[in-house]
Amino acid sequence: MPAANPTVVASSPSSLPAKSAPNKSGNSHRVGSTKMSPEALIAIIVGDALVLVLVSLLLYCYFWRNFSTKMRQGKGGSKLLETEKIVYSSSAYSSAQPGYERGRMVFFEGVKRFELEDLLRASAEMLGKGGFGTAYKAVLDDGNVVAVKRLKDAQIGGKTQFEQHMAVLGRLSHPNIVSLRAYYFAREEKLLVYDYMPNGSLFWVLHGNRGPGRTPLDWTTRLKIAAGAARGLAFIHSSCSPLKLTHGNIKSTNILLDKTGNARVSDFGLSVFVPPPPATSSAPRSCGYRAPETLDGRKLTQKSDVYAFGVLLLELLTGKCPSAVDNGGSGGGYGGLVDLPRWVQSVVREEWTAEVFDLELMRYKDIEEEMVGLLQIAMACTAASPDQRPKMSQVVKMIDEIRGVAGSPSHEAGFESTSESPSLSEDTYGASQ
Ligand SMILES: Nc1ncnc2c1ncn2[C@@H]1O[C@H](COP(=O)(O)OP(=O)(O)OP(=O)(O)O)[C@@H](O)[C@H]1O
Repeated sequence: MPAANPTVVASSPSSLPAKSAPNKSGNSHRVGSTKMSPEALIAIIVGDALVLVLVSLLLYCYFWRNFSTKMRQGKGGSKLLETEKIVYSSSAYSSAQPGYERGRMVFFEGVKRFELEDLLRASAEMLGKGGFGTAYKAVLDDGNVVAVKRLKDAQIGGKTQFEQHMAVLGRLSHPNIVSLRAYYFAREEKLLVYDYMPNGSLFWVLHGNRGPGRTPLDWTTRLKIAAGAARGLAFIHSSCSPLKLTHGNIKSTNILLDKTGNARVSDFGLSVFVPPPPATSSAPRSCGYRAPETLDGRKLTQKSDVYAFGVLLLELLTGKCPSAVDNGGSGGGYGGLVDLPRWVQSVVREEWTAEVFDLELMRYKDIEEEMVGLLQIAMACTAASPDQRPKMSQVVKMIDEIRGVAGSPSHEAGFESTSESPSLSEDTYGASQ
């Protein structure tokens, strides 16, 4: 029997002859006269089987690694982002290392206390990055869920100034605001701890997943959100009298929905640390809410908050995102982005008011009067001159009047909590309905 040809053993099945023909002595041979012994054939089969097993193993390992990473990131289950936890923890820890000033946790009234280390040990999932820093959802070992905002290189004065400002913000408590529950201050790290809002932001419920199959935000819910947000902002404006506290960053990502779908104003009082950037085309999505008198970098006031709130009402009415409206080349925007109030004014001037409203609202009956009423409030809030704008306390009353004639439950879809997570404190007061 001829010895196996090594080149044949090393070859793949595709290099085998399509057909073998018996030679004179009855042995098989390859077309082109290369001989193939049974041993060689067995060696090829075993070799190829080994390669197949190896490739399968590699593929298995690759897909398992991907799957388990997704599980950790919460995409395939409820586990939290481990990588974020490491980034978040290690950086926060660094501030507590020798050579750094050891910071301290400060808690406000009625809050279950925990140590910084508890917070650092918590599983963290990034919620998003904003102008002031990065927000995380953190689940503490005892099951409490909090939102942690890690302030980025904020222009925070000294420790005393920061602590005084936090003391003002931490005192504020109302069913329509997201309360600051605690903070951590160290030279290299500033963390703010808030109640976690499980139902996301108005931005998400209004603009997320637009398109066929999406459940639209019904009219009664929009009106309820407008009323709740107005109450929250009016409370912020009146809470520190005679000091005129401003929010400074009213926009739909800062109107959060609690577990009952109640609107809560978040992120108030932080603009003192990070002044708004100039209104250029590259400005962030908050630019569409900025009052004209603040565009040159002038100071934010309660009246500029009212303007931003008016834009928010227009957003609820039109379903359009103020910083991403297609202006059809008509100009009148911030560096190419349309100015929603001016677009609405021009449409109303042409007596095409019905064109303003979100098409998704057309399915609800008998709401025209209420929509026009809210539109009038929005236009008053976005008046060019700050003096012409109403106060937030007046806005609350006007929205309540509209809601007095509203109230057909058939408009309301209801709002279910998406999380049963316990929060740091239990609000005992009744929220705005
Ligand atoms: N307490 C909270 N509970 C639940 N989600 C939150 C909470 N705070 C913030 N978020 C969400 O985290 C994301 C990032 O928020 P963040 O406030 O850092 O940025 P932003 O609102 O986009 O911009 P800005 O910093 O200008 O306010 C947003 O989607 C926001 O809705």
